[in-house]
Amino acid sequence: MPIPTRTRVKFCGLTREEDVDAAVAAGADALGFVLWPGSGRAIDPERLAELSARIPAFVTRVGLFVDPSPALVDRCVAHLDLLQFHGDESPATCAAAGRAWIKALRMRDGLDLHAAAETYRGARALLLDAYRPGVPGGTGETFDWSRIPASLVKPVILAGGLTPDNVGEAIAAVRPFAVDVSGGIEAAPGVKETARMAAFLRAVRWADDQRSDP
Ligand SMILES: O=C(O)c1ccccc1NCC(=O)[C@H](O)[C@H](O)COP(=O)(O)O
Repeated sequence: MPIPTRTRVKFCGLTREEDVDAAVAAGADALGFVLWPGSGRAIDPERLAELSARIPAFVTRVGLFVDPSPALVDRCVAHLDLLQFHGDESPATCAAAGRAWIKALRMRDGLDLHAAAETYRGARALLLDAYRPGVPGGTGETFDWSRIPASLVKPVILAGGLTPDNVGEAIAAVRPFAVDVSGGIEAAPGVKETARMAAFLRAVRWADDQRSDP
């Protein structure tokens, strides 16, 4: 797919009204809500409805799931534009709700991204994240970005340990479609910092300005 000239930005793990408002005002393209109860950033479907209602058109509302029950997805889907799956979901499970979806892949040894892109060909993008055994996401850890092939057929959302300080280097190295950050813009799990969100977006825009893609 064509390389974008503007890297899209998703802020993930929002739990508070003020952070949603600040993220929208700062210019985030997408906001993520963790619907896996095991997370320190988890919210329930009722809270999702409240936060989602504040988000204007053209900002994508993303729900994060880890091997969810169909009932949980059913309760959330009306408040979401995009579903993000972090567990062992099959492509059929990801597609079952009838919403656009993306698949998160943790970069464990031996993962074949070309094969995964084929398996999850119904995904709108692949989100690539660090691998830590037993933790489905939001680790705050980076991985070796050189493992991402340039020729992958799916758009890449780069995640894992991104911060205002390293996201420019990450964009230069990977040239992803989008970047995704949670811990790198937080004061504590689920509590975002407006200044760090703004700094992250500035760093992305600066990196985009340095690009010399044909
Ligand atoms: O954030 C969580 O607690 C979480 C739990 C279960 C699945 C996914 C989760 N988060 C995903 C993300 O926030 C991001 O997509 C990604 O993992 C980046 O997180 P971070 O390294 O903290 O920037």
